[in-house]
Amino acid sequence: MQCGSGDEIAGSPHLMESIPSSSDKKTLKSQIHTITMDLNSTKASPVLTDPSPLNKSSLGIHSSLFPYSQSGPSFSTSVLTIPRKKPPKLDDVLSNGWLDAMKSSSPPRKKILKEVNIDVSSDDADVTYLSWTIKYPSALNCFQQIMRQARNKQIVVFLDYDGTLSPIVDDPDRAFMSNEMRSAVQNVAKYLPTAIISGRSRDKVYELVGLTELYYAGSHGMDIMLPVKNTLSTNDSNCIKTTDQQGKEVNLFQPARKFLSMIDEVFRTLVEKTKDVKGAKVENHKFCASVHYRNVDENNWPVIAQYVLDVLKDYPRLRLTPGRKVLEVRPQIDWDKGKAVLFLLESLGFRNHKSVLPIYIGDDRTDEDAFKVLRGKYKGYGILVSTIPKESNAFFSLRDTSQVKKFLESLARTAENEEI
Ligand SMILES: O=P(O)(O)OC[C@H]1O[C@H](O[C@H]2O[C@H](CO)[C@@H](O)[C@H](O)[C@H]2O)[C@H](O)[C@@H](O)[C@@H]1O
Repeated sequence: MQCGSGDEIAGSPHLMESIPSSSDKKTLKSQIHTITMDLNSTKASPVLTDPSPLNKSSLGIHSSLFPYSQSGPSFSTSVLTIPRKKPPKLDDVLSNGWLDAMKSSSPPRKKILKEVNIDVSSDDADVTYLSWTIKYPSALNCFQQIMRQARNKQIVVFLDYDGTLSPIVDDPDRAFMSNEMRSAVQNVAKYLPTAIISGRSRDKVYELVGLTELYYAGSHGMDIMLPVKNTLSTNDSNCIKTTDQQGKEVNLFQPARKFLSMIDEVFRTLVEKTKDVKGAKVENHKFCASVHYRNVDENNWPVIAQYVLDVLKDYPRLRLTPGRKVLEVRPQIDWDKGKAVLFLLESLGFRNHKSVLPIYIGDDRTDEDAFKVLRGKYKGYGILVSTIPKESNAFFSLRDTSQVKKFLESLARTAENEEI
């Protein structure tokens, strides 16, 4: 399958026509037609959309959803097996749709297709995926077109970590990237400014990536390290001078600085609250805290959600956002990965949007903020990493981390040969 042969890029009306080779086209069209018919009959879509309580535009829950309604359906507590503690009231979780959001986060592909009544044979799944790539074409298939758009422009690369550079695994402490992936990132960074923007703490993601030549933003962009000469405004109270791991003077931009002790307190409360829930894990990411439920029995997910919501009631200046089998508690500030991308571009001197092509690769809901920003004045490209069809603000797609590696390798090769 090709992206197209002209200079038009994805999203243009020409794309639909240019994707499949002519022999594939008929078959694909008829397969898509069949799927559409199937879906019409089941009134469902194979494309994952964010269920309530997520607001699709902000991808976060707003404080306006609190205080919680007490009117949700009742929930049988007989399935709950939390020892010693009185089970929490589950109304908040159910009435605000948090349970649905938790269930839909990172579901296995087979489960999704089954839920929408699609026969889960791998052929059908492939066709569903293929039809989705009409809207979100493969960044590998479209590589030449992307490079054409980059002509006479500076490419700036942004990379998410979990699910993008390292595959999703059960234990967040064991989400290591392969040496091959590390080399691919390192080679890209030799030629193109490259930044990692992660939900993890900056220190943690630096420890996992281990490359000094990159820029790092941790805590969903709320902790950005920059060389002193680059920083936008050093008299901003959110900006402090420090030294990096090599003893070099750097600036830290931390727009949620005043939440530091609050997050630490919430982290400790969450650890205490969830300590009896088997499989629950809480991480402190400095400016946000993550409550993982990937390894928690599904019957106990409502309990986890309710514990988190209960803790949040005492902290109206914090909000909750869902990630991949994780609930993230973060400050209610107007800052996200999208804002961090703009801040980095401007701080690093790439203010002239006409001469820069930012590319952002990510897999998570929090990356959607960055994808959306790139669609703005920079006209950059968001690339969603996903094995399953889902709605996104991204322009392109890659199926998994191995495709991310291939894309980065091609990018480094092209930059090395000065073809961009
Ligand atoms: O922005 P990212 O770099 O993608 O970080 C997002 C979250 O990633 C980690 O959790 C996710 O990956 C884990 C390891 O594969 C997996 O076990 C977990 O279920 C996923 O949610 C990290 O632990 C979180 O704190 C980050 O917020």
